[in-house]
Amino acid sequence: MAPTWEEIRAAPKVILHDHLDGGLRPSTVVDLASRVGHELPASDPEELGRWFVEAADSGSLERYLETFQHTVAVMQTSEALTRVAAECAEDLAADGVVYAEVRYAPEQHLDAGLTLDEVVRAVEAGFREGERRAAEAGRPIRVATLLTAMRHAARSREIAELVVRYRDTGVVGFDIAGAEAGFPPTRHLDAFEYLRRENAHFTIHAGEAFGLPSIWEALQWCGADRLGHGVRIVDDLAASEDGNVKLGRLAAYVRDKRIPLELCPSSNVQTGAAPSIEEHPFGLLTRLRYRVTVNTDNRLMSNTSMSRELALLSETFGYDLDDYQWFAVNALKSAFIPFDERLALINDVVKPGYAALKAQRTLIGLRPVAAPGASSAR
Ligand SMILES: O=c1[nH]cnc2c1ncn2[C@@H]1O[C@H](CO)[C@@H](O)[C@H]1O
Ligand SMILES: [Zn+2]
Repeated sequence: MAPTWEEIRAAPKVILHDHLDGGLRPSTVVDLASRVGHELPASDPEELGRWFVEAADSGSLERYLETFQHTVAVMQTSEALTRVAAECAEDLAADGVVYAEVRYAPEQHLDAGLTLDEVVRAVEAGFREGERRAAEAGRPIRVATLLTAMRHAARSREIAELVVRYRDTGVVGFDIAGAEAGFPPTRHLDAFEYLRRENAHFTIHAGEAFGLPSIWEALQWCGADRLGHGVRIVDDLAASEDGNVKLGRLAAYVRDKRIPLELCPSSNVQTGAAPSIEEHPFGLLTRLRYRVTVNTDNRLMSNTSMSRELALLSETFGYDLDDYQWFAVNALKSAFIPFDERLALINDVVKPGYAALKAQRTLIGLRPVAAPGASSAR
């Protein structure tokens, strides 16, 4: 049964991969740009929103990433960072996201003289404010932070230390992002080794614009807990003669170890990592029971939301509420907050939320509910 848009919006959703500087409201970009005198490609918010999507729709990660110059440029003061973070939490909560890990690269917000610590504090203040407003609006959310280091730069060790410094005040993990080809994860081995010694968590953007070697390095050299995208693990899958899918060694490792894949369907189509939603490996990876999660990556550049990504996946692969619940539970199992807090979100928020939605269906008698036990194997 295809969920209605209202059901999708109401469903408790969990997101692990969302960039703060890729999720601004177009109106906020316009407003902040006028204050700092930054010239934008369009001054009308609607037109600017369209510009971001069209410019990002480039078929290349490098060109997609160029659009971030216009968001990063307006995120250079504490006030701007706090505002953007608060609005991010509010927007995710309004869309029914109950837990989010949001990432950004502190080193990109130093142009007007802020220190790395000031950047982190400004963003954390914004997330707390956004959480407060969301709770007040009756849509509680918890937002945790991942600090990203840019893979072409050389500040990853410093950013890793920042993660450890703020691990008790909102920051839960580390990531590297930016152009993948030519910038392998092992370039930042020092940062990853440091984090492992500190018992800290990290994910790595890998297997998006570059294939298996990037995923292999991220896991086997660097020790990543999760893969940002990781979608090109399908390069290690082959159809065998009996019609089944044969897993290569790396693909088997990823599935056996339950390595979480932070899949971002719309973003992948824009950067050329997948030809279309229909041909996106999401369907195959889900069928093969990888630890798949649904994510937005950059809501502004893809004009998307968690609800829209789920709606697209339902249209394409026929997913229903049980599948959404599985994606949400997968994401919480893979989250970087402590185990007891993950469990509490699963048992007290996600499961009751889906149970209520399904009960509503029976109540209004519109549609049958899947037979009991149909999804219990998950
Ligand atoms: O999908 C992606 N792949 C690689 N890098 C990305 C992606 N989305 C955003 N960023 C990069 O991460 C920085 C910090 O948030 C952004 O400024 C952008 O350059
Ligand atoms: Zn990303």
